[in-house]
This record gives sequence, C-alpha cells and structure tokens, in this order.
Amino acid sequence: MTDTTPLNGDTEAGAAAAPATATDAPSGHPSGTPRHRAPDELPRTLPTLWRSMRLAYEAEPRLILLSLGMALLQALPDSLFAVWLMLLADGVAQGSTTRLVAGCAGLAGSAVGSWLLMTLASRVQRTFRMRVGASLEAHVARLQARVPTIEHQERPDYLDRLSVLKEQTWQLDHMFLALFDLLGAGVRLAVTLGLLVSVHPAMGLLLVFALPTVWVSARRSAVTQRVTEEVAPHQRRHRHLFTLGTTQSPAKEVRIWRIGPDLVRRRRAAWEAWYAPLARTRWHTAFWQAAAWALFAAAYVAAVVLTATVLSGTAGQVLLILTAGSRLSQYVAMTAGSADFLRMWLDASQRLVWLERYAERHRDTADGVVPDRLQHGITLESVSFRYPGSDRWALQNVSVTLPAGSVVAVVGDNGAGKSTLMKLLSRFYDPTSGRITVDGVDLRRLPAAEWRSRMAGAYQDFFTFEFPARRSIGVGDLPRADDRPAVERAVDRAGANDVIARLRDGLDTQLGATWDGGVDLSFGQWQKIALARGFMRDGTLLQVLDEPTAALDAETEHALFESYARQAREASDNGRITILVSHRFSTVRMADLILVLQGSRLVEAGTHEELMAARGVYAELYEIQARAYR
Ligand SMILES: Nc1ncnc2c1ncn2[C@@H]1O[C@H](COP(=O)(O)OP(=O)(O)OP(=O)(O)O)[C@@H](O)[C@H]1O
Repeated sequence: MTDTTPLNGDTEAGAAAAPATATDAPSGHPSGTPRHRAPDELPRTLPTLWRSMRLAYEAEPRLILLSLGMALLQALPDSLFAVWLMLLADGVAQGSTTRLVAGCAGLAGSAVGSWLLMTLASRVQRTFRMRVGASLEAHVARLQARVPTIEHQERPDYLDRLSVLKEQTWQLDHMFLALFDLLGAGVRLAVTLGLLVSVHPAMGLLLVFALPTVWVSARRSAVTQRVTEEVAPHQRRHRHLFTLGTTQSPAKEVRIWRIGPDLVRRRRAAWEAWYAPLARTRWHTAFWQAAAWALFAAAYVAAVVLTATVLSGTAGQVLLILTAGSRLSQYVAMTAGSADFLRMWLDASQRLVWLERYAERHRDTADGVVPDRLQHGITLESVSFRYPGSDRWALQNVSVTLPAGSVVAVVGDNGAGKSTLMKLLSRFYDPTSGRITVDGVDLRRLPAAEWRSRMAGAYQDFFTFEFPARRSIGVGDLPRADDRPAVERAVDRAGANDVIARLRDGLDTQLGATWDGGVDLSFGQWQKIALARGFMRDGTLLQVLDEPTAALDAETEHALFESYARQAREASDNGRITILVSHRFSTVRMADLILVLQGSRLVEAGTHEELMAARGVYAELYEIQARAYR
C-alpha cells in the first residue's frame, strides 16, 4: 500500500507506530507528529482463561454444567462403536451367537444413544450459547462505559484491540462449547487408545504419530492470531472506508467530490494489507499440517498390516484396528480442531481481562463531593492539554477564573482550543498539566458521573436521537424524560417552539425518516432539538453551549442568547456558570466575561467594554465582523 493519506479522520496504522519525539514542555509542536504509544501487555493466559470461565459460570451455572455433562456423555456411544463391530465380526467368523447378539445390541444402543444425546445436546448448547454470548457482550459494553473519560475512544492501540475483542465476544460462547468438545474428544481418545492397546501394546504408538498433527494445529492457530493482531489496523481501516462508501451521512460529499472510486481503491489496498499477510500465514502453516497428517496416515496403514500379518489377529481385531485407528485420527482431528478454537478462546479471554483491567485502572476513584451551589466559581490554573497520541498542545497555560453566577463567552479562530476547553470542563479529559478547581476543589477529585449530572450541554457535533420528539428532548434529563411540562419548558428555553409546531403530532412525532411514520428534520431543526435537550436539566452548576446554534442565523442566535443570558442571571440562585462558545461577536458581547483564545493560548479576557478599550485582538475581530454586517 503506497497511498496512506488519512481520509476523514481515519487513523493511520503507520502513524500510530511513529517514533516518540514528544517533550512534556507545554510548547507548540509544529509537526503534530503522533507520539508512539505501545499497547499494554496482554495479561497471562491461564488466569484469564479461568476468569472467562467464571464469567460464563456466573451467567449460566446450570446450563454450563449441563452442556459439559452432555459433551462427555456423547463421547461414550461414539467411541465404543469399534468394540461392537469387533464382536459382530468375531461372532460371524466364529459362529458365536452370544457375540453376535452383543455386537448387534451394542450397535443399536450406540446408534440410538448417539442420536438422542446429540438432539438433546444441540438444544441445550444453543440456549447456552445465546445466553452466555448476550451476557458477555453486555459485560464488554459495561466495561467500556465504566471508563469516565473518553481518551481511550481515541487511542488507536485501544481501538484495534477492542475491534478484535468485539468480534471475538460473540465467538466466546462457541469457545466454551469447543472446550467441552475438547474434553469429549479426550474421553473418546482415551477409550479408543485403550481398545487399540488391548490388541497389542505397540498399537499405542499410533497416538505418538498423531501428536504432530495436534502440535502443528495449535501452532498454526497461535501464529495466525499473532498476525491477526498485527494487521488489525488495516482491518479497521478497510471497514471504515467501506462504511464511508456505503452509508448515508458521507454520501453527499462522496458523490460531489467523486471520491467513490478512490475510496474503493483505498479500501481494496487496506483489505490487501489486512488479508495478504493472513493468507500467506495460512498457506505456510497448511503445508506443515499436511506433512503431519501424511506421517499419521503412514503409521495407520502400517498398524493395520501389522495386525493382519505379524500379529495374526482375528477378523474382529483387524476390524477393530481399522475402525479405532481411523477414529483415532478423527478424534485427534477433533482435539486439534477444538484446540484451534481454544487458542482463539485463550486470546479472547486475554483481551477480555485486559479490558477489565483497563476499566479498573481507569475507574473513577474520586471521592470529593460536588457542591450544591457554586460560591466562587471554576478556576483554571496553568491548564495545558494535548490529545492522546498527539504532540500538539490544544491548550497551553490557560489561567482564568469563571465567576459563580456568570455568563462566560469563548471566542477564537478555528482550532484555537474552545471545544477542548469545554471537554476539560466536562471532565471528558483531564488536563495534561495544571488543574481545574471548582470552588477550590480539584475537578479530578469530583466523581465524573456526579459532576456531569450537575451539568447540561449542547454541542456543535450534537447527536440526532431518532426517538419521538418528546423523548429526544427528554433524555436531557432522563428521570424527567416523560414529564411533558418539563419538556415544553425546555423547548421554550431553546426557542424550538417553531420546530415542534410544524411536526404532525407535535412532541409525539417520531423523528427520523427511516422509522415508521417518522419525519426528518433540517440540520437547523435538529440543532434546536439538541439545544432543547441541553435545557432540560434544572439546578445545574455548569451549562455548556458549544456553538449549539451555528446552523441558525445570526439574528435568531443573538435573540436566543440575550433571552437565555437574562434568564440565567435572574434565576441563577445556585451560582450556575453558563459558558457559550460562538464565532459571532454580536452574540458574545452580552457575556459577563469574554475569553479570547488564539493558537491554544488565552490571549485576552474581560467584558466587551474592557476588551474594546484594550484595542487588542478582540476589538479588531469585533470591528471586522461589525463592518461586514453594516
Ligand atoms: N480528538 C482529537 N484528537 C487530537 N487532536 C484534536 C482532537 N480534537 C481536537 N484536536 C486538536 O486540538 C486543537 C483544538 O481543537 P478544538 O476542537 O478545541 O478547536 P476549536 O477552537 O473548538 O475549533 P472550532 O472553532 O473549529 O470548533 C486543534 O488543533 C485540533 O486539531
């Protein structure tokens, strides 16, 4: 693959592996080269195996025991088949009715028993798989949600490992069954070996010749798994490009820029980069597997010939060696196949435990108490921040106090760090250096979930919840999601009455055209719904409005925030701070405090009048915009 230009934020595998060049000094880095971040070591195998077994046992204790019992029982009628055949053959050859009847009865019993057990086992195992699979998937989802920050969602090493784990989660249930099959195959193998040795101890050597097939198979699986991990970034990338080329949201740009063929080409290249090493590995290991099986086949033929000639075995014994010998190869293949699955199970278990440990390490251990009301405000003390894997400072040495009860506006160029500041205040990330305090208490000491429950927010990259309008807004305060007057108040605060008035069934209208009876909204209408959601919560300490009205015209935005700021000042009996990000200076001038960010630094702070009098960056930009509107 030669063309590796990132596409739409796609993460480059090569970039993730770039050498470390970062310093910790908060100074701008011109290149923005991503720093190398080695993925954590996967935990040791055996304890992780034990852990995943415990998880499955805790989820379905009775089903797991029943499945295991069935798998072991199924081994018996199967492996005794050779004995019945021997009795039958000797009965015919020696004219012994007793042997003949015993052989026939044994064959009938084995056939019926096998069928019965197979039918029962498949039912039990299907239920077991569905239930355990669902419970493990939920476990992985919970672990991910438990991490309070969103840093891990942007780490390529984490995403690669997680994408493999997600695939494996639904396979984990298969793998438990593979373990039971392996145990069942062990029983079959032991019985068959006993039968072979009963003819002559030398027949036991057949097992020795079968062992290379097991070893090669296990080795094959381990090598394939290692390569799978190495090429995981390409796999994620080709899926991403496929989604880009086939889903609705990028469809307009894909067509207008006519990048469809380029996407196809790049997806193909990513697919090749993912698949080619895997295919090579499979071919390579298949050669060794074939060689191992050829060795076993030669030993099997020799055993049959030896029994018939040198050992002068009876017809029944020759038949027993023929049947048990071929079954031995079948059982060895079964053991090897289960071992193959087992290898994947080991790997999935390791990843699962890695995720558990990651979630545990990043568990929120903050023990501070979020205040009922703000007395002084929120202070940033020399706050610097850079995103995980990036050398570029998104914020540098920002020091400022946002006073309790104030309306604060943040302005600045694209990429100046405004949204980053909002993310730090929301504790989606912790500062790289410096600290943020809430009435003097470090924000890191306040439990993220509790702090966020006292926040509300509306963002430029809002999400379109395709629920009935009432609920799409109501989820902004889940306990009151069905409280109609509360939803109506939020609609009013967001100035979204016009959007609701146009909906066929008002607040009860299903949003999203792909749903039965659903309607689609314009971008601006969706944005007003998101804004209303951001106004659902009462009693918040921090209200973040990160360009939530960028799709509205300047006049509407201005009127909306004038009214909102007035309400916020009148009703702020708990010292709530409202922080508004906007590019429109006509809107931000009403704020009590205006922060001007430029190139990741806070360059000015003050009221509109103070900043105009200072004749700095703010005054200049304000004049430019004002002239444009005149
Ligand atoms: N998830 C991320 N990972 C790495 N870098 C990021 C990430 N998000 C933002 N950045 C970088 O951080 C810097 C600040 O971005 P931020 O989104 O805070 O800017 P902004 O002032 O809100 O810009 P805009 O006005 O365009 O919304 C930019 O250089 C940006 O490229």
